[in-house]
Amino acid sequence: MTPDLMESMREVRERHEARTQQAGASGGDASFGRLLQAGQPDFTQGVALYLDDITVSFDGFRALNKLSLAINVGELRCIIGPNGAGKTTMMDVITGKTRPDAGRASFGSTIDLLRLRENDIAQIGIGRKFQKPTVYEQLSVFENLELALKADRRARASLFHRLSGEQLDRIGEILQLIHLKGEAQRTAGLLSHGQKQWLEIGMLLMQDPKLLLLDEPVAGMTDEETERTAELFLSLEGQHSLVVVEHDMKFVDQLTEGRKKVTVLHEGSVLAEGRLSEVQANEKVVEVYLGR
Ligand SMILES: Nc1ncnc2c1ncn2[C@@H]1O[C@H](COP(=O)(O)OP(=O)(O)OP(=O)(O)O)[C@@H](O)[C@H]1O
Repeated sequence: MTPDLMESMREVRERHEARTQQAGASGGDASFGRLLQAGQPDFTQGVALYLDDITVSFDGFRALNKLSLAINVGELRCIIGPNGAGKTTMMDVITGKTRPDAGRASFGSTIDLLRLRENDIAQIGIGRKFQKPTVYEQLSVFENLELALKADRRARASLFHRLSGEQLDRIGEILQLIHLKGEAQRTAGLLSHGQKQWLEIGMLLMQDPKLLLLDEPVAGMTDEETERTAELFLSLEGQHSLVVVEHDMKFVDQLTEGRKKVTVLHEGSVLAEGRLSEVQANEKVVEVYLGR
């Protein structure tokens, strides 16, 4: 290591330690309630998303019941659970669609998600993919990606301008990633179901989200499409945090590669966490899935 590099690493470490001490001195939990810099999530503590004791009630029924969950930076986490377990409600809370009755939610260690509106949450780097693909059917694959790029606040200035070389390169990269390079000029409405799902994921990626929430992304896909989607998600892991809600256990198995943590939700709380093989062998999990 060169002396210059050692010096800059020392500076980064000192700044991080100073920040941590400051947080401690303010007397509260370092992770919550302080917007250090609006719109600037802090990921230096390694946490991308933190839910703490989140409760959501609908007419007295608890869809989420003191749900606590942490997702690390770059982590790919699969969330499974029987129908009605609260998976969609959890995504709704993270994206600001539903306000919880109680609990705390942070993006990185500093951004209090419960203070932000849905639009702001999308802009700070949380992308959500709903189960049904929602692409602009009349537009080409390329135009869909171009539109997604221009919907990004940071690119607003160029809304009425031609794409820069950098932006064209970015679209090219995403096309490659989502296996649609050969379909760039094709009308999106003519794509297969799986290809539409990839396009929508590509549109989210154009905005370079730090956290991606994916609701049953392979529902309705062929086996081959499912396998390619697993490859795509595995290639995104590390650069993005991914939360994948899924019922397809074969897909979950592909994504977790026998070692990653899976979370099982039931009645609005975490019932179990561990490797897929472990949770599948867990008696409580078997019981809720079989409805005994
Ligand atoms: N707006 C609402 N009003 C009343 N009850 C609701 C509402 N939204 C969700 N619920 C209830 O909350 C519970 C959790 O629902 P949620 O959709 O979050 O579960 P889920 O795990 O996503 O289920 P699935 O796997 O079937 O999509 C369910 O019992 C559901 O009926």
